[in-house]
Amino acid sequence: MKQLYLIGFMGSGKTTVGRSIKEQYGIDYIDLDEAIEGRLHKRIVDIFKEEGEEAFRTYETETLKALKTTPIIATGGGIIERSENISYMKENGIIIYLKTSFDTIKLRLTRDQSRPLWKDEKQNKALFDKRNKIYEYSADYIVHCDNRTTKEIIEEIVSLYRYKGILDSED
Ligand SMILES: Nc1ncnc2c1ncn2[C@@H]1O[C@H](COP(=O)(O)OP(=O)(O)OP(=O)(O)O)[C@@H](O)[C@H]1O
Ligand SMILES: O=C(O)C1=C[C@@H](O)[C@@H](O)[C@H](O)C1
Ligand SMILES: [Mg+2]
Repeated sequence: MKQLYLIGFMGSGKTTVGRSIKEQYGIDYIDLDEAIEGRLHKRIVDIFKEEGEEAFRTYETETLKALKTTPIIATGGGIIERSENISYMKENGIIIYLKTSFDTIKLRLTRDQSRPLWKDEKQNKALFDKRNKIYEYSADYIVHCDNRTTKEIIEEIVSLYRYKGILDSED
């Protein structure tokens, strides 16, 4: 069975979309950030604070590889920071990029304290521009998310899922 990986910048809606697909269609989903927090019994902000980003990235790769059976995985925004994660997701499933503009992300994450890499405007924009290219190169499909409701977005993903028979395929 192939898995479906949702990728995209912080605030693009990966968690929201994964959770809604599960609620609306009963397709199982797991959030990688939540899985890491559950495994370590520690919040992501605290992992960054106490152990640093590199340690977090190692936990992220290990946890990604441990999730072998869940059909839909909402990844963290930085999953593409390690090329081995991209290769792994490509081998094991289909990658969907939830493409959302910087302006939309900014509106959503104003005053957000839970994302250690969401910092000042200049750093946020530089990180967004760098990663946007990597998300695009890595994705099998791009779903445009600006000015669209979660319902519209999940309908597109689920019809793709059904049309392609993605998750039933053995190859
Ligand atoms: N289509 C949408 N329209 C409006 N708001 C949305 C939409 N999708 C997500 N949001 C809002 O944007 C915020 C960030 O969404 P979410 O936490 O799902 O992002 P994420 O991609 O999982 O981020 P991260 O990479 O940091 O985990 C939330 O407040 C959520 O309610
Ligand atoms: O964009 C990132 O690098 C991150 C996004 C979040 O999902 C978390 O995985 C963490 O805050 C790092
Ligand atoms: Mg998330």
